[in-house]
Amino acid sequence: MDLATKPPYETVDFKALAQQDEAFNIIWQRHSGKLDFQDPNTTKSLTKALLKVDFGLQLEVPDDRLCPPVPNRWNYVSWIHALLDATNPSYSSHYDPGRQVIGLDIGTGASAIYTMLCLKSRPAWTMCATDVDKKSFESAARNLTINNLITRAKLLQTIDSQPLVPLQYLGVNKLDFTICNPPFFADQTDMQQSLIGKGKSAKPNAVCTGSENEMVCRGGDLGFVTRIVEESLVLRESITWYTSMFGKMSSAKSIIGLIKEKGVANWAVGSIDVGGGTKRWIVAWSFADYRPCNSIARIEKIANEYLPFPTEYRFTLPANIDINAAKYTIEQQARRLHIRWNWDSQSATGVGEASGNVWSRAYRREHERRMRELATSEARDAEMHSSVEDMKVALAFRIAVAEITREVVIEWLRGSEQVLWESFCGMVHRSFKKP
Ligand SMILES: C[S@@+](CC[C@H](N)C(=O)[O-])C[C@H]1O[C@@H](n2cnc3c(N)ncnc32)[C@H](O)[C@@H]1O
Repeated sequence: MDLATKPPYETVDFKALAQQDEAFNIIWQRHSGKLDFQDPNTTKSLTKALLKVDFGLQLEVPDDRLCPPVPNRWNYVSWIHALLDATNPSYSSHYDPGRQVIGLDIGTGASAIYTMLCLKSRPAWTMCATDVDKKSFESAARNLTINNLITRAKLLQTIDSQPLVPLQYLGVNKLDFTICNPPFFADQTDMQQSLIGKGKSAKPNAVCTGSENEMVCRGGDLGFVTRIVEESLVLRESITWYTSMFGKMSSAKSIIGLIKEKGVANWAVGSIDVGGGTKRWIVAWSFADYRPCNSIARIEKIANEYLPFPTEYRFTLPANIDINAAKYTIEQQARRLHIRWNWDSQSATGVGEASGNVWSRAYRREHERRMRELATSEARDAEMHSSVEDMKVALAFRIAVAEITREVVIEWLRGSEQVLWESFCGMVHRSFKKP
């Protein structure tokens, strides 16, 4: 399977895995097909087998350091793939193998799991990785070395008083994303209570081999990510997507509340839940204006107030409107507007960029008047072309006409003004409403 587009895990087929990995097979046979996830040897063997069979990676971690479960780590990386693939200047929603991306793994741990999964799955990517713990840092470097990934990674051992996004120390100006699994707990008691399942309906599925300095920090996951938010308010667009995982939904909600309060309007919320295992939350936020699609940014397992504004608007065509007539109407309507517009008749999909509300009556009247003043059609084409060539994009959108469902689907691809986006959708929809 192509790792670049490998989907997230839904479950793990242990039996099939045992057939492909001898060391894991021994454990599988010993437990007669019933794995004991409270046994560190079992979880370690499972992690190593999955990394080897599914990703061609080797792993060595000291016994007193966190041995990460692969499915939830991969599902986070896969969500990052989707987030980046959906937000780019070409407005394509597909993986671009030539796109050079640079990420930062904050607190990479002894496994360097996120750095390894990112580098292995996306050959054009490079990664920076930090950690404060000497033992974990050295182990991370060893894992990258034995997997021949070290030349595409920049490792930095930091101290806690340094920034969590230490661009200056890394010697880079810009990053495409950060990825982070913060220490979840505020203190030892918080950690012990969580490990025995206090306050939850069931005990955690798997044993945790993490040492205290990996699992505990001031303020827990909320404290750690609050620091990243504060740094992001200064670094702003130097990083396109700031992201983090959370162990508690309440922490994810608090961070969303904080970024909203700070005026960040572009964010995304994901969740990770492999085969009914321990649930995790992911929050990403951006000061840039590329908008991810609803399927990435709006998981439906959290109250609406924590979700970003929808980036998709769809409506069904009235029964009396012929589907080809609808395509024609959309194409012609867009062509008359003062926008950059590209229509693919084969897929009945168009992508447009506008500098502002160029569909308002006043703007259109003025635009048409200017066009009339130009004597020839060549002069009009030249004027149209030059004025949209170097415009500042306030809204980018995609419109598709879906034949089978008879729907018009509009996606918000770029722009920071919600009102402009809503106004645009309203304008398109109105052209199909009865007079
Ligand atoms: C929960 S572990 C995650 C390890 C690994 N990323 C994973 O997902 O398995 C948190 C990591 O953050 C590191 N850490 C704690 N404080 C840090 C800081 N101020 N800067 C960078 N890393 C830090 C810890 O040493 C630990 O390795």
